[in-house]
Amino acid sequence: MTEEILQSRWNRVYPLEGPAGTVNVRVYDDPDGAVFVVLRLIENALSTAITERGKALWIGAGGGTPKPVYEQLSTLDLAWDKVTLSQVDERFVPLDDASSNSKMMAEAAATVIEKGMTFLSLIQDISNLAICSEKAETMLRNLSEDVPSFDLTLLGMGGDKHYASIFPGHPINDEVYDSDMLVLPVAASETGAEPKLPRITLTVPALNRSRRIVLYITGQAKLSALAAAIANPDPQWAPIGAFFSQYPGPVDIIWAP
Ligand SMILES: O=C1O[C@H](COP(=O)(O)O)[C@@H](O)[C@H](O)[C@H]1O
Repeated sequence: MTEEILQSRWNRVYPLEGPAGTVNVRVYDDPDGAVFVVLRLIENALSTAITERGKALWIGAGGGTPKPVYEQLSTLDLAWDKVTLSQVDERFVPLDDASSNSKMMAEAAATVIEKGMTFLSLIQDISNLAICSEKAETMLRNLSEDVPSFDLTLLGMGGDKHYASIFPGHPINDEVYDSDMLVLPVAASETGAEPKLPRITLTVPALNRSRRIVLYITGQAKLSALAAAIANPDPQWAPIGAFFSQYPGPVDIIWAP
């Protein structure tokens, strides 16, 4: 089924080689074709979860790239009242701040939220970063009797090879791969580099609890950055490469110019 979806628009496979093996990137003609395929993958993962478990839980990236995906969720025929969407990461800013991923996601997905989808921001407290992270941890753990698993994670990547809020050269890399937590606070960089704002991020063990991951990126610069990251998956230099070299599940990487 997934292979049929991936073939549903003209595409070719662009293999990226690294020490952990080959990672295939699905190349689409334009962002419209790529978004179409990302939406089909979301539909497939969420409808399978609803059929098998009666509900679907997914988490999504912020930033600009996935916005058209969230905006077009309303084209999918899903039991939205059985779907919960939360976040891969967030800037520690109020929910109405222009840089808030929650604001972008809630506004872009407003139609399916009206149809019953629950959207859970990681911003559960704006007084203190550590308290916010702890409350987000509790919120996610309360979604399940056991530790929650995510039916789908829609991941993004920055041109600097960061994913979620796991940035190159940041001290978070020392703890985020081997943490008992689902969520960790991320301090703003002290050097003027990204992240300029404090953030919260899901940890690698949390992201590894994704049944399926879709990475959607656009632009030649990000494709080159991803190729370099897969070839040299040093966590401090190329966080996304380090993540993929240890993630045990299926990943669909979708790229358009
Ligand atoms: O800061 C962030 O950036 C990445 C990439 O964003 P984009 O605008 O280049 O698509 C995103 O995946 C992450 O969730 C966000 O917090």
